[in-house]
Amino acid sequence: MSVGTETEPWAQPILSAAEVGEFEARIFGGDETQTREWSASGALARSASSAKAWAAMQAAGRALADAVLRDFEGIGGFPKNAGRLLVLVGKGHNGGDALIAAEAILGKYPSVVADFVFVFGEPALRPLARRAWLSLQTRFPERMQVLARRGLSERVTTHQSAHLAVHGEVKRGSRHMEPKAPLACGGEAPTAGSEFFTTGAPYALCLDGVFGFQFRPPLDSGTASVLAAAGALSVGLRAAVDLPSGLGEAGAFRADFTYATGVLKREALGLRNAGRLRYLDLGFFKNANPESRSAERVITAEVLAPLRGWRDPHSDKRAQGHVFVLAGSREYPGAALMCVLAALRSGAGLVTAFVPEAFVSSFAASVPEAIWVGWPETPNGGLALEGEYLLRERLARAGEKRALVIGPGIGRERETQVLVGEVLKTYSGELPVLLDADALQPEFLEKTRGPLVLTPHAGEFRRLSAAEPSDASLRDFAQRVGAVVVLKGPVTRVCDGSPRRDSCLNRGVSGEGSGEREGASALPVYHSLLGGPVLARGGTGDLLAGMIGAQLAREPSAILEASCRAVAWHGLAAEALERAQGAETVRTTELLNYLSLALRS
Ligand SMILES: NC(=O)C1=CN([C@@H]2O[C@H](COP(=O)(O)OP(=O)(O)OC[C@H]3O[C@@H](n4cnc5c(N)ncnc54)[C@H](OP(=O)(O)O)[C@@H]3O)[C@@H](O)[C@H]2O)[C@@H](O)CC1
Ligand SMILES: Nc1ncnc2c1ncn2[C@@H]1O[C@H](COP(=O)(O)OP(=O)(O)O)[C@@H](O)[C@H]1O
Repeated sequence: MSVGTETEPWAQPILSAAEVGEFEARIFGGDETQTREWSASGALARSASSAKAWAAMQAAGRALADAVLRDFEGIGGFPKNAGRLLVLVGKGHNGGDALIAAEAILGKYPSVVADFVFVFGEPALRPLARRAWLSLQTRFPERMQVLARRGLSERVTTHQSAHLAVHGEVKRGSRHMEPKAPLACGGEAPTAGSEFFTTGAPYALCLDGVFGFQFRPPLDSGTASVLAAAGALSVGLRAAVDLPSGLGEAGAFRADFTYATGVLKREALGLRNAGRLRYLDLGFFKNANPESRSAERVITAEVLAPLRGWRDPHSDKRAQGHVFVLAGSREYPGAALMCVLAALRSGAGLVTAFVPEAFVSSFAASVPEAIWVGWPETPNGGLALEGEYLLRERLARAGEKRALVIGPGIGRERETQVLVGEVLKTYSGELPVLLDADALQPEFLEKTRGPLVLTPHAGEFRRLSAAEPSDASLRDFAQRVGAVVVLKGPVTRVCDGSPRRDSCLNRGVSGEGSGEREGASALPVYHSLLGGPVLARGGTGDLLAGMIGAQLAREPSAILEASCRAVAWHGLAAEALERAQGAETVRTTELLNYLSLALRS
């Protein structure tokens, strides 16, 4: 199988564990051979494939350490003066990644110490993991301790560079364990994982490197007991390397974050015990041949590239996109304001906002950059039918680069809903239209003709599609309505079912893309892992609607990419906000202050 992203450098394939195995064998030249290349003297034969795999493991481990340390900023930073790491190590590359990450953290912070648990015993380490372990032992012997199951015989090696040191009550140093019985690996399983751990100071970080994508169910009870015991300890951040060990099996590792190394594995999506997913792009797909494509893709920060350069020196404000917003009601005035603010802060040249007339003067006073147009109100303070002429007048004067956002805060009043239907009947097809919030009603879907973006959260998706959110139902629905659908959630998924989409971007795994319209099953679903629970507060969807509106206005002919760009930018800004201020004490609109940082990092 060949995977690639030549025409979409901003999206990488999501593969199953089995597909990753195949892919890895191709790019690293068959890793299993390395096992045989490990000579009795412990020297690793320097084949080209092992050098590549070692380089990839180094890259993965370091990227993992960087990502973990960055995530710590959300809770005030890594405790670099007194941090303790707990590293759970299997026998394969997953353990190797964890060991290299531990080495990077120990190398950065001289006061940090680390405890290691070799779930299958240290002798079971495969060549590259062993190489990573030797490197650690050589560099930081006095800050490491191997935790042995109580009752196992243990022998401290006289590793030439190992000096034993005493940290408080704990003896640290390079030890070599000789388990009497196999640890959690067939044969006699350890009776309880808790035998490894004594209660002590909390761990800042636990790195789970027991199993990665080569995990084969079931999870044996010995390993499960070690994972459970580690799970019962006090730990600041639980990080699964690549995949949580044991995947979704009973007793599997429960992560706060899972860091996918190089390839996002399909198995991680939807696993509750994976916590927040992070994709560490190690450049594996850079030169891959795009003869076929995965139907699931992960959006990367590359999607922001067009916003990172210089603006066209000859452009005027209309060339930067004109966003029209129909939003707000007496019940939800703030939603309109947030949507408009977001459109203004995400590059739009002009924003014209139609809001209930009662709010125009106060909104104009607080956000003078927008063109505020007072819309006649219903007796309840909603947008009245009679205001439609205002939209006609203003749209007639606008340039080509424009988009219309309808929905934030409009409420469900009948007259306003009729108005939305009329607006769609008249203007859909003339410019890209985004429907959000209470404008997401099944009855409107038949009234649209032209480029359309829908931004439902899970509940709105159910209302619109009468289906539970999933990749399959998203594809079906997007194709049925002929729209770009942005299904919002902890992982936001985007699917383009519009008939005008570029067919060469939509080949399925089979690589049979032909330029004709294909079945929904072949439509790619783009996943954004960016953001996080700091976004779980009122108004973040209104901001996203404004941001997508601005991107649509600037690129009315590339509505999929415009939507993915805004989703990623919104998520990256949220992450920057969380790193700077944490997730609890922020206001929704503060996210806008981090849009710039998100572009520059
Ligand atoms: N190419 C990439 O994308 C890159 C990948 N990288 C990293 O490598 C990781 C994959 O490493 P890996 O191939 O060494 O396998 P891993 O998952 O560590 O398993 C180790 C061994 O465990 C065993 N085992 C399995 N199930 C079991 C069970 N139920 N109970 C007991 N034992 C079980 C089985 O051994 P066996 O039993 O067959 O001898 C298996 O071979 C990947 O997730 C990522 O972290 C990065 O370095 C960057 C580049
Ligand atoms: N736990 C979470 N992790 C990541 N993103 C989240 C999480 N919860 C909410 N979001 C994001 O926050 C936004 C919420 O949108 P929405 O529910 O429409 O909010 P509102 O209606 O209050 O504006 C979406 O972009 C969604 O993806």
